[in-house]
Amino acid sequence: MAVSFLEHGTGRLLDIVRPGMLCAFDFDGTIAPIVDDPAAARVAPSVLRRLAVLAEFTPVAIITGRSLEDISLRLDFFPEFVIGNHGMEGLPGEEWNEERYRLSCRAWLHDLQGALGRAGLDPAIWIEDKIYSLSVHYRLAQDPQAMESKLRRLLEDTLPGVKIVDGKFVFNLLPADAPDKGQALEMLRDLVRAPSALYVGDDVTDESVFHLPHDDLLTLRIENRPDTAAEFFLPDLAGMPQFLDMLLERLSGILHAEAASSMRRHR
Ligand SMILES: O=P(O)(O)OC[C@H]1O[C@H](O[C@H]2O[C@H](CO)[C@@H](O)[C@H](O)[C@H]2O)[C@H](O)[C@@H](O)[C@@H]1O
Repeated sequence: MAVSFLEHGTGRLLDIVRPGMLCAFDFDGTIAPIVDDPAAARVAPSVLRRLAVLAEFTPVAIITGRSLEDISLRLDFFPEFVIGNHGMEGLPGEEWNEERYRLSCRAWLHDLQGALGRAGLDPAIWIEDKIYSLSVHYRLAQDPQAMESKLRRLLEDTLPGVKIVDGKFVFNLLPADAPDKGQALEMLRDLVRAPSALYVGDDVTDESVFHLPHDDLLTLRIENRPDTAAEFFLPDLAGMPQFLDMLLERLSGILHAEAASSMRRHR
């Protein structure tokens, strides 16, 4: 169970911040508010400004369930890494797997379109084709709660062996052996040799990061959930600017102190 970041997490933030740390963020529900139409999602300007500054100080990664093509239209700043499809797309050195994921996903899309057509469930259910994975959205169904179990059964029957990860009124369909966000975060950390890291997310696919050892990784979930493995929670996205300000203040303080001491040494 996570504890409130604002009540109990600030000391931990001060400990974890080190020059060169990796700061990683999920997209929907974390830096962009949830909206009915995924095409309308945008980073809140107050968060965008702070992320842009952060990316000048230290490696920043966005690790999202969206495709790279989609997310690249939505980030108006320059993070060092943008990883799509829950960890499948954009990981340096992992590109050789992408064609295999793409081919499986084409077959799922065909089978699923057929099964959904035959089942005649709510017409508001739609498939987001992300080339390497699919998301089946039911947010706008007449009774989303009732639809959840029916749709889950249909997906399990139609696509046995496919990994189904729940999300916010969405089922994410992924190859069973694809890297998850946790593996993506660890690979990026190794790549930049980050002495520490933090990750902010809001959903079930982010739990693979929250389950990583917490020694030098701070994890924060937007919205408290009793079943989360994150260390801390923020009640909602409105707390992000304050969180980023604390992070920026600490990081810039350490970097300035280091620069000052290096100047003294070289005098
Ligand atoms: O890992 P994320 O970046 O959080 O992506 C997870 C899914 O996010 C999107 O769907 C969710 O956000 C939509 C826009 O706010 C909302 O309408 C939908 O109900 C949510 O499930 C995205 O469309 C999916 O592809 C991502 O897998």
